[in-house]
Amino acid sequence: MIRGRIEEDYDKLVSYPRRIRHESTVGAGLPVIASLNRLLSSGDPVHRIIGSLSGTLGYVMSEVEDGKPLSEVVKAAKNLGFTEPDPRDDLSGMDVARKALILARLLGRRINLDNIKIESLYPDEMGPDAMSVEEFLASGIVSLDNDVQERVKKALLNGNVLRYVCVIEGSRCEVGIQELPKDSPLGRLRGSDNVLEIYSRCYNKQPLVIQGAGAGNDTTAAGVLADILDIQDLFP
Ligand SMILES: NC(=O)C1=CN([C@@H]2O[C@H](COP(=O)(O)OP(=O)(O)OC[C@H]3O[C@@H](n4cnc5c(N)ncnc54)[C@H](OP(=O)(O)O)[C@@H]3O)[C@@H](O)[C@H]2O)C=CC1
Ligand SMILES: N[C@@H](CC=O)C(=O)O
Repeated sequence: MIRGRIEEDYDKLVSYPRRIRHESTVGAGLPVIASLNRLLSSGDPVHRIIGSLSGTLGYVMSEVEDGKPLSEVVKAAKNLGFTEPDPRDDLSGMDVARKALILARLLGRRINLDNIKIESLYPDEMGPDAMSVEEFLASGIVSLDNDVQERVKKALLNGNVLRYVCVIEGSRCEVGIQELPKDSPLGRLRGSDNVLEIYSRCYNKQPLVIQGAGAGNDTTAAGVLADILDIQDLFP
């Protein structure tokens, strides 16, 4: 019953895409939601989205590829303002899953987080119920360094790299690590950039690609400010 009401309220909210703005909830300041809304409102059905939606995990995956330990790289990502206040929200895949959920719902999928397959980069024993953020960063995460390096080396031997991606297609919505060719848009990703490939009727063989900084205080704040200015223009 409550779920029914929530769904009704949600439908009402998103039926005013020009007035309801939440651009920075996916891809920080990148025009991800605006672009999707433009495609959808012009009647161009979107059938597949694949992308790297985490500035933190994009940065982490490209840095560990250069041989740096996961534990050091995650601390650096936190200092650079890319991670959530608890970086385990990023490493658990939960931050990406939330973004995937936002996009899937914009495409009309009536799903919840429970319907998303999520790969976590740390075990349950290192979760927020078991240790504080400080403990995790000081001692927990170090024990993951070797495993991650092994996975990176294995992928490199195949000429591939590891990227943490989200895939939304048909009833499928999942987030996790994939081994991808080094020489592909996702494989070439460096730093905190996000890359999103959107496939629709108009963008069928060649996807619409959106790429740029997907985390960081400046770009996120710019996304919020641009939403405010756009809305202000609606009420002259
Ligand atoms: N950083 C990024 O790149 C992006 C962030 N976001 C989202 O923006 C939000 C903020 O992220 P970010 O700025 O990085 O996080 P920070 O940890 O840097 O900032 C969070 C701020 O919120 C304050 N805060 C936390 N809880 C409360 C509360 N209950 N009442 C009032 N203030 C509170 C904190 O205050 P105090 O320091 O006193 O605890 C802190 O100033 C998050 O939801 C994040 O997902 C979205 C896109 C990109
Ligand atoms: N922690 C997030 C910040 C933006 O949503 C990320 O790393 O992308």
